[in-house]
Amino acid sequence: MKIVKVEGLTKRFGDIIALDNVNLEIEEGEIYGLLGPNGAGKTTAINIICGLLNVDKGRVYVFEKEIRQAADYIKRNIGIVPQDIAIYGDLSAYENVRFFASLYGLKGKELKESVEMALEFVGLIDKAKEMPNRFSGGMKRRLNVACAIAHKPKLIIMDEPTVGIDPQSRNHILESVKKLNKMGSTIIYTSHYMEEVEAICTKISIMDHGKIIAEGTKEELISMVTDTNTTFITVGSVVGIDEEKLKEITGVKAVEINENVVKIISSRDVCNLDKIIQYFTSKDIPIKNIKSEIPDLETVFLTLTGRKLRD
Ligand SMILES: Nc1ncnc2c1ncn2[C@@H]1O[C@H](COP(=O)(O)OP(=O)(O)OP(=O)(O)O)[C@@H](O)[C@H]1O
Repeated sequence: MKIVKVEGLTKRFGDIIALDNVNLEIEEGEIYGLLGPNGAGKTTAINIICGLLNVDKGRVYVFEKEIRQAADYIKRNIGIVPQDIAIYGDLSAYENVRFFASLYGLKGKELKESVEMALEFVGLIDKAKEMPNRFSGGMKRRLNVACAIAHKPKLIIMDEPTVGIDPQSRNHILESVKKLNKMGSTIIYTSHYMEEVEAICTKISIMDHGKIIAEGTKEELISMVTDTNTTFITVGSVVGIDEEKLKEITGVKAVEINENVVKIISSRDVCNLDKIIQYFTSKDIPIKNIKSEIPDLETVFLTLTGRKLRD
């Protein structure tokens, strides 16, 4: 079953085209990653899928139903973990989850059991009676997850759920995503952290400027750019290195400088290492180390757009 199908989706905010003719399909059982830099259109896409924003142009089907025709059914079967934490600081953790679960129609014994299960799941059952305004950022996030899953949704949408939290809570959330998926939920996970998306997602769309620029499994995406080699050149000082001049060397596709390491992406079929080394020696820049690496999703993004995923 296709849990989500999006066809020719376009969304504008005034002059800004937030989504530009987006097409995507999400199969049941996937952990589907939407990876892209800030402003790529990820939140807009999921807000439309959740029925929180109207479509300008195109068609969106969730659970094989057109979103405008089955809005209530769709909303009842989706759990949303929004980018901005949405919990009540002056209700206890238990009361927060109970409030959200009751909005989905849970009552009585089922409600109580579901709330406890959700708090247990995110590791906050011991804090059930405490007020979240005293929680750390990571605990608040985990409570936010509990609020989204107590009604056992078929589709869980998480919008950058690990931004600004401690590593322990981050790992907890990533493990929760995998467990929820094993328990039967399809997940949409947006992030600009490629490490997270690489680690948990079964399928990934890379978004940029409102468009999906590539889609596939991690391996498929990487194979799109395996015609490139990445070389890391560590130098004593990067002063005087001209990225544009390096890009003029035959085969060089992109150059990125990070502290004293120059990362150069080149076409695989071109032997240009001698010319690259020559560039550094001609500038009297001593090379301390040279290393090559297999491409990752950051490299895929850089190769496709010429820019970094994160600024
Ligand atoms: N309500 C709005 N009014 C005007 N512009 C908007 C609105 N919502 C989003 N945009 C714009 O649409 C574009 C896509 O934004 P969106 O929030 O979907 O991106 P994103 O990939 O989720 O980024 P982030 O990681 O920063 O949340 C951006 O240029 C943003 O400024």
